Amino acid sequence: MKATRPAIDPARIPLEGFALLNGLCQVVESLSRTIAMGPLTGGLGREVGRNTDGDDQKALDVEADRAFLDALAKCDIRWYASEEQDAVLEVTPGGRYALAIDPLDGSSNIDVNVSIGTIFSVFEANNDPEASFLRPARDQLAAGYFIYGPQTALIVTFGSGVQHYVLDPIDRQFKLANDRLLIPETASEFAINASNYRHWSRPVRAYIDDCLAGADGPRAKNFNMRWVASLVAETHRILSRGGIFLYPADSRPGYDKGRLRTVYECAPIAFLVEQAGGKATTGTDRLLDQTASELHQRTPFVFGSADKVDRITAYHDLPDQEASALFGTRGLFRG
Ligand SMILES: O=P(O)(O)OC[C@H]1O[C@](O)(COP(=O)(O)O)[C@@H](O)[C@@H]1O
Ligand SMILES: [Mg+2]
Ligand SMILES: [Mg+2]
Repeated sequence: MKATRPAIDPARIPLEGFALLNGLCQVVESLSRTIAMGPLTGGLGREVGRNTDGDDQKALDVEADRAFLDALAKCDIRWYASEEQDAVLEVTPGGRYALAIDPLDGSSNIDVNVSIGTIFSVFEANNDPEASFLRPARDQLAAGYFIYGPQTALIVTFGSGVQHYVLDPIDRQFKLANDRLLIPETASEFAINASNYRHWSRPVRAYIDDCLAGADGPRAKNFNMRWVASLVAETHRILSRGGIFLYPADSRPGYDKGRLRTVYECAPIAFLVEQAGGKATTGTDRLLDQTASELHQRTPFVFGSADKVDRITAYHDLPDQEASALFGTRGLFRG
């Protein structure tokens, strides 16, 4: 398949990041065609194994990982850390960058023709493979995601705002759609996997209870709920029209730090969200101040419009008893 050179405007991106981003875009241009073929490819969503974290690996998870790894050899990347690899791989000795990647996010949606994505994060490489990634998330040089949906798009930050590019389906070039994406401050949508309600902590339950109580509750307004089960799709919606996303820790075995991974899922999304004027936390602490202690570490994750994220932190600050009290007693949170 012909790989075109995506037209990212270099004037808007520090040149040092250019080759790497173009490498990613070229893989995505081809991958998006494969994804668009769906069942015609013979089963992108079939299970082919398990990754180091115990998650099922789908054929497309493995194919995407292989495609990025192969293509990035020319992109000045020294270290490659992927959800689909047990350990950090060396790509180009002496390369300048360390790339962390979730090659295919939202794997459960491959077979149902719902948006999926690729998430990436770039650090300066140092001599130690793991230490290149196990550092404060605020040290990222760049981060972004590609979304494969009705449009294939790239959302990226180099630390001075967030840019939105769309892959033109006619000439297969990425074109700038918005050079300064900002999260709307007011919104009435929350996103959480509500089937886990009984496993959540009291502050999380209290927050969602108050949303569900709508106009009759302490928030005195009605909310809507969304859950796509693709982090990229939830992020794209929140960057477009605001709201809040939560994947908290819960009491299920293996979920004491939630489900999402710090290095290649939450850190890059947190960088984008802050650069778009929103906030991202663990529920209590700023995500970009976190340092993962191992490559596949998980973290509770909350992000979205700034005031909503602050509100969640405030619920966590409440004494336990108060957080579990009936919403009607918490006049503090009115409005
Ligand atoms: O099925 P759950 O527990 O709601 O989890 C959904 C979450 O899992 C993920 O699919 C995890 O990512 P992967 O598909 O890359 O493993 C997120 O995109 C999504 O937010
Ligand atoms: Mg993922
Ligand atoms: Mg994945």
